[in-house]
Amino acid sequence: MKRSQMSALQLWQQDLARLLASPVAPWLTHLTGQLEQWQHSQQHGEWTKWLRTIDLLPELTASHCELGDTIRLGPAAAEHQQAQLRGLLSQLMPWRKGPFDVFGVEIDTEWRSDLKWQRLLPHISDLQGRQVLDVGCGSGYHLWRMQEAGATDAWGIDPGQLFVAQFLALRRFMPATIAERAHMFPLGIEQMPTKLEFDTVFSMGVLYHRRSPIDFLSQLHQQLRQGGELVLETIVVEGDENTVLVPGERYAKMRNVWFLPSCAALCHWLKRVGFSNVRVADVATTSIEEQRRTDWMQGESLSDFLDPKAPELTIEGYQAPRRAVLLATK
Ligand SMILES: Nc1ncnc2c1ncn2[C@@H]1O[C@H](C[S@+](CC[C@H]([NH3+])C(=O)[O-])CC(=O)[O-])[C@@H](O)[C@H]1O
Repeated sequence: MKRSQMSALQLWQQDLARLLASPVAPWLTHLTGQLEQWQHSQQHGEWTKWLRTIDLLPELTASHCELGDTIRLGPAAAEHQQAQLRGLLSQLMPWRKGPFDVFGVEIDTEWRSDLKWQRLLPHISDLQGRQVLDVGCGSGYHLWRMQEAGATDAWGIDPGQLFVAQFLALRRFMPATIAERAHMFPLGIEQMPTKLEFDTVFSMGVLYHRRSPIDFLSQLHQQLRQGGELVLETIVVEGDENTVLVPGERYAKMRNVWFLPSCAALCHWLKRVGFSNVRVADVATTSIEEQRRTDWMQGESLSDFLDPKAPELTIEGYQAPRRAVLLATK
């Protein structure tokens, strides 16, 4: 059956079966109903169109698959197939998180998400054999990297339905042994149950989009087993335990930015919601090599968000984005 004709439960049937057999099976109690409800009331107007695009993709399965800095599916396809792939995948633009190389078609995404992964990988607990959750996983780029690092299953949630479509489009080409271990659902953190037992929870680039950051950190805490690890990445400002910037209407032209704490404040918040062993693993200013306009994301990007005369400031006069990676244990 074509994907565009499937119900949500059919579309995610294999993921749900895999979930049932996993240590995070209690999630199913909420998830099946939520997917049905999503289909009836929250589905994006273009969702069926995106699935039709996926249905039209050529029947290719990668015999060569690298889950490295570029997620590479190979070998390179014939030129006419590459043209077909390029045309169809470009209908799922903008591509923000990557990069990918799909049978010779390079998807140069807005973000070099590999750079973020390189910054955090040396610091996190070994993912070998772990059940991992990525909250706000975008296109799912990091889900593949988590699998590369040994995770048994990588589960992603993101309310951005175009990103879910991008994930499904690429997963379709993956060999079964890889495809069956990465999963993504169109959900926000606020829809997650209050007691799951993931071994590691990642949340990167989401905290500043939440209106209630303490509730958000508690929700992440609730997804972890005792002793499990949180990997949190977010924009930070300079300052002490009591410093937090709540920008005006926009920060770096984004309307949905709420709380930008200092590293010290964020550590304090994490301890207040019950985490221990809280530490800052990395702080880095986002560069225009890491976030930029490309053929696959033709809108404005970081260089348009910074003050052209003073690139250490955003266009609104705030400190330019600096991102920290924090680790904490439940
Ligand atoms: N309530 C929510 N629950 C879960 N996700 C959400 C929510 N609201 C928004 N998002 C999702 O959080 C992601 C943030 S982007 C980071 C992607 C990746 N993690 C990265 O680190 O490259 C960062 C950015 O573009 O600012 C988007 O995909 C949103 O749809």
